[in-house]
Amino acid sequence: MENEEQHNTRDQNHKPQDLPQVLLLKPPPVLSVLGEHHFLSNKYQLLKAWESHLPLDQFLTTHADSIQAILCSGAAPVTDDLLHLLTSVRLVVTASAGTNHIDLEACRRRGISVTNAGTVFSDDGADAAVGLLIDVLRKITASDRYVRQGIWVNKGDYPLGSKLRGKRVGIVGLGGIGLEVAKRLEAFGCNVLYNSRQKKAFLDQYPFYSDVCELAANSDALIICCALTDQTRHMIDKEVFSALGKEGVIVNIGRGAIIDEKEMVQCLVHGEIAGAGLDVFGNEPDVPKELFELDNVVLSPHRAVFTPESFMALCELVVGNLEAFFSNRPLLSPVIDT
Ligand SMILES: O=CC(=O)O
Repeated sequence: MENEEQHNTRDQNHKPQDLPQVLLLKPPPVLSVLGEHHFLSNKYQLLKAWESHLPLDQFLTTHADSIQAILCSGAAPVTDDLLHLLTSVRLVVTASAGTNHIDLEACRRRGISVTNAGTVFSDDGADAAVGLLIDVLRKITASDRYVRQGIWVNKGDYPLGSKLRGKRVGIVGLGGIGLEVAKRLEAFGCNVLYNSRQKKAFLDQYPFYSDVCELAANSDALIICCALTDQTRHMIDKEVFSALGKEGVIVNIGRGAIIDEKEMVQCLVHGEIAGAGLDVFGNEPDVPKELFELDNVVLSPHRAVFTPESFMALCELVVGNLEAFFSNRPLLSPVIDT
C-alpha cells in the first residue's frame, strides 16, 4: 500500500498549470474541511481570489480564459457578468443548498452545469427548524436568560410555554429539508400542512394549500423551508402574518428575503403574531435591532444546516461532483445538468 508521501510525490508530477482551474471568490464555510482534502488539492488548481495580491477584476481577467469551474457558497454572487468574463467556465459547484446567489438562467443559457448541496443538509436543517419552533413555543432560551440573570430568584416562576403536540404546522417548501421537518413534526404529534410549487402526488397524508395565505390561516405555526426565487421573495408578507394571527409563530431557515422583514418586525413588536425563530435575515449579518428586545424571538446566525458531520458529507459531495464532471460521469447533485 502506498504511503502518504509516495501518493503526494506521484500527484505532484502534475504541473499545477496542467490541472483544471477552479475559482473560489470567497472562502466557502466548508473550506476548512475541503482545504485539507488531498483529492481536491492534488487534482485541481484552486484559485483563491482573496489570497491574490491583485485587485479582484485584474485577478479575474488574468485567469479569464482558463478557469473551468467555480466553487462558491452564498458569500459571493455568480452573476451573468462574471460568467461572461470567464469564458471557459462549464461548471458551478455551490457548497450550499440554496442557489439564489447564482444566476441560474445565465448558466442555462451559457450551457453551464450547476450542482448544490443536494440533501446533505436536510437532517440538520430540519432539526434546527424544529428546535427553533420548540424553543419559541416553550420559551427555552428566554427562560435560560431568566435563570442566568437571577430573575427567577426575585420574581418567581416564569410564564408557561405552549404545547407542541396537536399544533397545526404549515411547512412552506416541501423539498429535502421540508420533508424531514414533516417527519419530525409527525413524531411530535403535530398536524402537518404544506405549501409548495406543486402538490406532491406521493404525499396524500398532508393537506396541500396552493395559497400561502390560506396555509397560514389554517396553521398555528409556519416553517419556511423553501428556496429564495423571484416568486418567493417577500412571499411572507403582511397579509400572511394577518392570516397567521396573534397566536401564530413563524420559523425561517430558508432565506431572510422570503419574508418581508420590515413587516415581520412590526408584527412582532405590536403583538400581531406570537413569536419567531429565525436563522436567516434579509441583510446578514445585520439583524433588525428591534428583535433583540423581544423575548418571544429566538435568533440564530445562519447556522441551521452546519454541523461537522454535514460539512464532511458536503466535502465528499463537492469533490464527487467535480470528479464526475471532469470525467464525464453523471453529476451527483445537479441543479442544472447540461
Ligand atoms: O443556508 C445554507 C444553504 O443554503 O446551504
